[in-house]
Parts: sequence; C-alpha cells; structure tokens
Amino acid sequence: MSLATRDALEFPDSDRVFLEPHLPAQDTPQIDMPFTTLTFATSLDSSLALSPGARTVLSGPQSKAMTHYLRSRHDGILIGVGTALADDPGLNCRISGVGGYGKDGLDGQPRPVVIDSTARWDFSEDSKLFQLCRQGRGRAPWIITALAEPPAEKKALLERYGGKFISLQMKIAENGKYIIDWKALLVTLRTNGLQSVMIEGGGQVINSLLAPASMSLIDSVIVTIAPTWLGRGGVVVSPDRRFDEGGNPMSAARLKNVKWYPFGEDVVLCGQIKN
Ligand SMILES: NC(=O)C1=CN([C@@H]2O[C@H](COP(=O)(O)OP(=O)(O)OC[C@H]3O[C@@H](n4cnc5c(N)ncnc54)[C@H](O)[C@@H]3O)[C@@H](O)[C@H]2O)C=CC1
Ligand SMILES: Nc1nc(O)c(N)c(N[C@@H]2O[C@H](COP(=O)(O)O)[C@@H](O)[C@H]2O)n1
Repeated sequence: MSLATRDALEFPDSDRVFLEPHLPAQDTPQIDMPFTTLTFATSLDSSLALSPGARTVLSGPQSKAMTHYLRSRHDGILIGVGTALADDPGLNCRISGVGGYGKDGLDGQPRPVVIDSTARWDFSEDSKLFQLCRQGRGRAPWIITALAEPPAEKKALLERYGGKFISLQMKIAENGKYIIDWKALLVTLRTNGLQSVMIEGGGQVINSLLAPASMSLIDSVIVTIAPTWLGRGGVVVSPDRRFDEGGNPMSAARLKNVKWYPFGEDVVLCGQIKN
C-alpha cells in the first residue's frame, strides 16, 4: 500500500446508497445558490463539543468515514472561526480514491470556507490546513470577512496557497457583533464557483442558520447522533425559540421527510427543513 493511501478512510458503496437522496445531484447545475447541506455530529444532549475550545470526538469510525464521504460530495465545507480556533481542523476529504489519497490532483477535495468577520484567526504555515495544502491533500481556505481591507500579511499567506479573503458587507448587532446575511453569503459562494456547500458548525453558525430568516436556505440536513451525554457547559445546538401569533412558544425548526439510519454505535438522521 502506498504512503498516499495508507491513512485513507474506506466508505463502502453499500453505505453510500442511503445517503444519495440527501446529497446534491451530481449532474444538475445549481444556478443562483449552491446546494446547502447542514451536517454535524451531536451528543444526546445536543452538544457539539465539551466546551467552545475543546476538540471533541463524537462520531464513531463509520460515521466519521461518512462525514469524509460527504466532504467528497460537496464543493465547499463551511465553519465559523470559533471552530477554526478550537480545532485547527484539516477540513479535507480523506476517503480512499480522492485527490491526495490514491489519486493525483485535488479531485474530491472541498474548499474550506471560514466565517471570520474580523479576521481574528491567527493561522500560519503550521496550521493543519496549510500542511495539507503542501502535501497536495487539501485546498487553501476562503475566509469570509466584514473587513474591506483584511490584514496584508494574512492575505499574502492565504494567496500563496491559493486561498483568499472574501469581503462581505455584514450588519452589526446591538452587542457589536457582525451578523452575516446567509443568502448573500451563499450567492457569493456560488458566484465564486461552488455548486454545493456543507455547513459543519460550530454552534453559533448552526444556531444562526436555523433562524427563521435563513433556515429555508438549507436543502438537506444530515446529523450524526452519538450515544453519549457531554453534560452541561458544552457547545449546544439550540436555536432561538419562536413564538406563535398568540405569544406561545413553538418549536424553532422541524424536519420533514425524515429517515434514520443506524450506523455503528451512532445513528444518522437525514431530512429537510419543514417550511
Ligand atoms: N461535532 C461537530 O460536528 C462539530 C463541532 N464543532 C465544535 O464547535 C465548537 C465551536 O463552536 P462555536 O464556539 O459556536 O463557534 P463557531 O464555529 O460557530 O464560530 C463562531 C464565530 O463564527 C462567526 N459567526 C458565526 N455565525 C455568524 C453569523 N451568523 N454572522 C457572523 N459571524 C458569524 C463569528 O465570528 C463567531 O464568533 C468547537 O469546539 C468545535 O469543535 C464544530 C463543528 C462541528
Ligand atoms: N462529523 C464530526 N464528528 C465529530 O465527532 C466531530 N468532532 C466533528 N467535527 C468537525 O470536523 C472538524 C475536524 O475535521 P478534521 O478531522 O480536522 O478534518 C471539526 O473542526 C468540526 O468541524 N465532525
């Protein structure tokens, strides 16, 4: 076995079948917006991680391979800067047979996209993403920022690896935080060539995307549920509650066309957001 394939993950054809209806069609071009999949791994108490700074393994081996297969089926993979800071993630696809893992080029490798309104991610040549770029096993990130002029040094490093900053106008909330317009972001990603994007997290990204104004932009939801409780204090997926016309609380969002697939010790839930 060659060095290139020794650490590759296997995801058998038999496991791919159930995912197909939930994935972007391979031969249907997306015109204005990319196909958007919301996908993450959660605990039984809806936590993504033990704390905002903690890289936490939830997926078992089979669902981890599934996540990498999903990465191979999307042009882009989007996270918030909180995840970049906490995890120093690779955000590449390690399925056997994609570019860098048994094949030349970068075929099957998604474009990492990081929402970082104020360009606070202090990446360097040592960041995992850039190591993978040097090894021919991943693409350089696009960083979505509210700054019209991102820091020159970071810009130069990014561009050296084929990445870039994308400046996008963002509103500022009362608490001083930038708020992205999800539709504008997705249109921008499509304009930049991405036909499909998987949104992995973390908590702030998912909770804001599941707000009434943006949840309809999600085409597919694929969630891995791991048989563990992380306990209080974790990074929780729990969007703001909604209220009906009478002021009574109602669910924030609900899925339709739901399918559950046991996968190793985990269960994978697929569905679409109910409008
Ligand atoms: N289990 C899983 O599948 C995953 C777990 N995680 C975990 O999640 C944790 C990180 O989550 P969070 O701390 O919530 O950070 P996050 O990854 O959601 O990033 C938060 C930052 O992203 C930007 N951002 C997010 N939403 C925005 C919006 N609507 N408008 C403008 N900017 C926005 C802001 O700069 C914000 O500070 C990490 O511990 C990571 O390991 C992350 C992804 C997947
Ligand atoms: N699917 C899934 N299962 C878990 O248990 C996880 N902790 C995550 N986290 C996400 O994957 C990123 C790490 O990716 P690399 O392995 O470094 O490529 C991490 O940053 C989260 O986005 N996902």
